[in-house]
Order: sequence, then structure tokens, then C-alpha cells
Amino acid sequence: MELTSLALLLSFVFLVYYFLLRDPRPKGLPPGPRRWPILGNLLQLGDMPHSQLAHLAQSYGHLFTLKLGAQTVVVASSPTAAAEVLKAKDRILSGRYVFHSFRIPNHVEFSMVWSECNDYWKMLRRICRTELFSPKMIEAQAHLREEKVAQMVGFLKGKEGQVVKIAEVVFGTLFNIFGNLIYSKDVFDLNDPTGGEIKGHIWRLMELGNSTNPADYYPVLGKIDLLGQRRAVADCLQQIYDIWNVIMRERREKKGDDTNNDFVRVLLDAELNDHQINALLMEMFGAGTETTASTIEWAIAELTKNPIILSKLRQEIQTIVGQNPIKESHLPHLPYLQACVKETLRLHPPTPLLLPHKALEPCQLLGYTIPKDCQVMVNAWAIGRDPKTWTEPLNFSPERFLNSNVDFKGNDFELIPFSSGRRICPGVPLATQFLQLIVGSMVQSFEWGLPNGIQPSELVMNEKFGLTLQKEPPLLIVPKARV
Ligand code: HEM
Repeated sequence: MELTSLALLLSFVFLVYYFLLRDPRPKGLPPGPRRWPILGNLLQLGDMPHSQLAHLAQSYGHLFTLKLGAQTVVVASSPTAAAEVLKAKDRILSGRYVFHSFRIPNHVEFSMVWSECNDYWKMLRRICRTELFSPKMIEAQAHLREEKVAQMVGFLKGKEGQVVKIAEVVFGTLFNIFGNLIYSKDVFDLNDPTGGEIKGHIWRLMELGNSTNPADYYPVLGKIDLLGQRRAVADCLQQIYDIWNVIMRERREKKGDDTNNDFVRVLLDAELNDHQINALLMEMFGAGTETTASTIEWAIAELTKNPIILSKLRQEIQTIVGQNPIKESHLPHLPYLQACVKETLRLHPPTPLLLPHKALEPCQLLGYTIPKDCQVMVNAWAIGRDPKTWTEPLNFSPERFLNSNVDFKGNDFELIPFSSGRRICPGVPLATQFLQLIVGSMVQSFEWGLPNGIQPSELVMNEKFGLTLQKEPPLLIVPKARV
């Protein structure tokens, strides 16, 4: 063989080894599946990443490593691994990986979701804890939520016998609850198919938030904004902020005459500027509506599939509340309703992989070495369905919570739909009220069936990423008023 041919053959063998066979995982990381050149493990994610990752955990263990494009990601999939990430290494792993579509000046630096846990973030968390979601504020604003839910019930009574897309009605109701909690205004007209001015912008923003940005896998693409996603998010935000700036100007002008007891009042009193207030309000809508609406849709779906549980719940509400509309003061006396909500969140956490955390510095995790800047995900969906923790995990069985202290407030790592540790969802107190009030009111006020003669046992819900906007087909029901 000629020398050149031999050299070419050896080069080819070396390249095949280097790119296809060699596993370039840095030393010390948890094990993981073999990765392809350039793509890494991207093709293994499929269109339901939480479910695929749960599957991979069966082969590689409760802490494993993936390469997604150029990003190294460690995935925790058991209560032990989650406790290690969110409790034992809470500070070091509390960094946030910021999605490229949201790296927008005048937004990202004022954001709570995307900030590191710096002094500004601590100030926002304190406002949430002591003001916006304090027990006093939750109680003071209960009548607003009750009023908007009564409007939803009235709207659905007008739709008796017609097919209703439940997510849309719940979304509209949540938008209006938020509008009133935040700046004492409705934002959504349930009877208007366009939903009103601001709805389109927020809806589009949520769609953009759910779409994949290639730069999150290949950061070199970040600067060129290949698909224009960052520009589109910036445009949407500007349109929403233009509307809110008018409201804020009016409220600043009112000053002492402003009698509204809402979030804008609290934030103006805390002397936040318009950029800071806009970013925070946007996050309330963004983080609070889709998650809550998705959970309610799943609860209705599970109750439709489980008529015995539905009638038990109806019986509890009948005994404790009777014919009058449910008030938030009833909620602590409705343990079966609470259990139904917990069970829905166990099976269908709306952010199944929480939000991606990032290592602020290298650290040891269950004997492995996690490098600085490594992304860390926690698979709350897999943890909620783990047969080592839950008996018959795929069954919707609220009874499992009746004589149990397990709760979703961040102390029980087998149930972490809201996460745990310093990054735990600050909206838990509000979300709990929304979920129980809306599900309870639907059950109390309506019988419902599925359209086109579909039987409840035939109801198949698409679990794609667990989020309402991405569900095809959505849950359609035909309501029939009870009271
Ligand atoms: C069913 C309802 C909800 C669920 C399941 C949920 C879940 C979550 C999760 C998993 C996170 C990420 C935690 C982490 O990074 O480890 C989060 C963060 C957040 N949530 Fe919620 N959430 C819900 C409702 C709400 C509501 C109603 C609000 C506010 C009105 C809200 C505001 C936020 C904010 C601002 C963050 C970012 C916190 C930070 O990074 O410091 N969420 N939520």
C-alpha cells in the first residue's frame, strides 16, 4: 500500500474513533447514554422529553448526564437526587440557565425567573413573600377570585349543551383574575373570540416561550437569532409594556387618591420603576396562567375518566358547602378536593422538568463532579410516577393523600411540582387557591360529558410536555348546569 493511502486510511480510522466511538464526557460526571457527534443526545429527547428522560433514568440511574448539542445537562430523577440538587446543593445549583429567546435588555436584568439569586432577586422574593402572596393579601383578594369564578360559572351555564374548549374558558378566567389582582382590570372578554387587545400578545409570548430555540443547544447561534425568536419576544413584550405603561402613568398620577389594593399599588409603594414592574407583572401572567390552566384541565380530565372519584368529591362539596357557591374560606374544610388537586399535580406537573438550574461553581453531587455552568434538570414528572415511591403510580387515586402529610410545599421530595429550595415557585399560595376554587366550582356547578358520544374511558389526553397550549386535541366538554 502506498504511503499516502496508508496515511489516509489511518486518518479515517482516527476520525471515526474520535467523532463516533470516543466518548468525550469530562471525567467525574454521572454516566449517560453515548452521544452522537454535534447532536449529542438531542435525538433521544423526542417530543415528550420528560417521558424520554424518565426512560433513560431506568438505564443510567437517578442521576445521569446528557449532551444536548453543545450543552452538558445533568438530570435528577429520584427524590434522593432531587433533595441533593434542591436542598443539599441548593445555593451552588440555584443558578439559572437563561433561554436565548428571553435574553432581552431591559427585561432579563429585571426578571425574577431569569435572575441569579442576587440582591435584586432577593428583594423581589421578599415582596412576593411579605406582600403579594402573604396570607393577608391572599385573604384580602379572595372576593376577586370568587367573583371571577362566579362569572366563569355563569358563562358556562350559558353554554349548556354546547361543546366548550375547557382550557380557553379557564385561561380567560385566570387572565381576568390576574388582571384584577395585579391592576384591578379585566384583560379578557370571555364572549369575545379574539379575547381583547392584550390576550393575543400574551398568548403569542407563551407560544414563543414553548418553542425550541436552536441557540439553547448551540450557543454560537445566539448572536444571530437564527429564527428571529428573540426579536419576536422583544416585540411582544414591547406591545404589552406600552399598554401597561399607560396604566402605570395613571396610577402614579393618582398617588394618594389611589384606593386599589392590588399588586401595582404594592410595587409603586416599593418604589420600583416601570421596567421593574413590567418585568415582574409579565412573569406573574407568564408563570401563573398556563401552569394553573393546564393543571385544571388535567383535573377535569381525570375526574371525567374516574366517575366514582368525581361523585365522592361532589358529595364532599355538597355536605360542607351545600348549594351556595364555594368560597375560599370553605377550602380548608374540603380535604378530598385538596387530595384531588395534589393527585393531579403528582401525575401531571405542568412544568415536568421544573426550570433549568445551573451550577454556579463546580460541586460534588452524590459522588459525581458537576462542572461550573453545567445545566441541572429535575424530572418532577418521573418522580411523581416512580413505582419505588408510589403504589400503582399511574392510577388517579386521591385517597393516597387522605391520611398522609405529603404536600407540595417543598419539604417532600417525592412531590415537587412547584420545586423546592430557594428557587421554589413563589406563587404556591395563590396557585393553591386558584386550583381548588376553580376545580371545586366546576364540580359543584356542572355535570359534563364528552362531545360526539365519546365515553370517558376512551378519553386520551396528549401528554406532550404537559402544557395546555401544546395539547392536541384539547379537552372538550359539554356542560350541564346542576345548581
Ligand atoms: C399549578 C401552578 C404552578 C406550578 C406547578 C408552578 C411551578 C413552578 C416551577 C416548577 C418553577 C421553577 C422552580 C425552579 O426553578 O426550581 C416556578 C417558578 C416560578 N413561578 Fe410558578 N408555578 C405555578 C403557578 C405560579 C403562579 C400562580 C405564580 C405567580 C402568580 C408563579 C410564579 C412563579 C415565578 C415568578 C417563578 C420564578 C421563581 C424564581 O426563579 O425565583 N407560579 N413555578
